[in-house]
Amino acid sequence: MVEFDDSFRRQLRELFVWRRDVRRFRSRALPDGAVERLIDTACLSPSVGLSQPWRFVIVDDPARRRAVIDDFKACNADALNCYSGERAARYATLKLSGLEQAPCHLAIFAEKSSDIGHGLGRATMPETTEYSVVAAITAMWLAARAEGIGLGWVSILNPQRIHGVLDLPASWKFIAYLCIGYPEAECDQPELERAKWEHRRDASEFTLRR
Ligand SMILES: Cc1cc2c(cc1C)N(C[C@H](O)[C@H](O)[C@H](O)COP(=O)(O)O)c1[nH]c(=O)[nH]c(=O)c1N2
Repeated sequence: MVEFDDSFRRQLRELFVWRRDVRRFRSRALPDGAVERLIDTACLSPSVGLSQPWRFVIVDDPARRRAVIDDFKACNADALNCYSGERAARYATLKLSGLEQAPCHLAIFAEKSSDIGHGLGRATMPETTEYSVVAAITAMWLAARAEGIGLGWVSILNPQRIHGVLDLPASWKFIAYLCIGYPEAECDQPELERAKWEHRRDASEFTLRR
C-alpha cells in the first residue's frame, strides 16, 4: 500500500501548474531511453476495457520529419486564412509548433480494430478508444514535465497526409503529433495567454450542478 502525503500533493499540484505546451526547444538531445520511458509511463493510463489502443511512432527519418513540417506549414497558412483583421494579425505572430527544433518527434495513433479488451465499454461509445489514447498523452505530458522534459502537441496537420507520410495500417487513427525535448524556458502561464490570444478561466465557469 502506497500513501501520498500533503507535501506530495502540493508538489503534484505544482506539476499540473507548471506543465506547459512547449514550442521552443533547446537543441540538446534527450538521453537514451527517455522517450521509451515516457511511453512506458503513458501505458499505465486507463483505457476502455483495458484495450490499450495507443500506438506510438517515433519519427526519426529526416525525410518523413521534413514532410510533416511541410504539412504543418501548409495547414497553418490555411488556418491563418480563416481569420481576419486584428485576430489574423495576432495569429500570424503565434509560434504553434516546435517541429523544426524538437529533438524528438512522436506520432500517436488509436488502433480501432484490435481485439484487446474484447470490445468492453465501446459498443455504444466507440469514440472511447480515442479518449483512452488522449488520457495516455496527458499522463505522458505530466511525466515528461516531472523530468524537466517539454512536450508540445501539434494538431495543425492533415491527418490523411500524416498517415501517408508514416505509412501505417489503415485501422490506426491519427490522434496527435508531439514535439519532445528540453524547453528553452519554464513558465507557469500558457504561451497563448502570454500572447494575449486566450486566457485560462476559473473552473467555476465550466461547472454546474443538476
Ligand atoms: C488536442 C490539443 C491540440 C493542440 C494543443 C493542445 C491540445 C490538448 N495545443 C496546446 C494548447 O494550445 C495548450 O495546451 C493551451 O494553450 C494551454 O497551454 P498549456 O498547455 O497549459 O501550456 C497546441 N498548441 C500549439 O501550439 N499548436 C497546436 O497545434 C496545438 N494543438
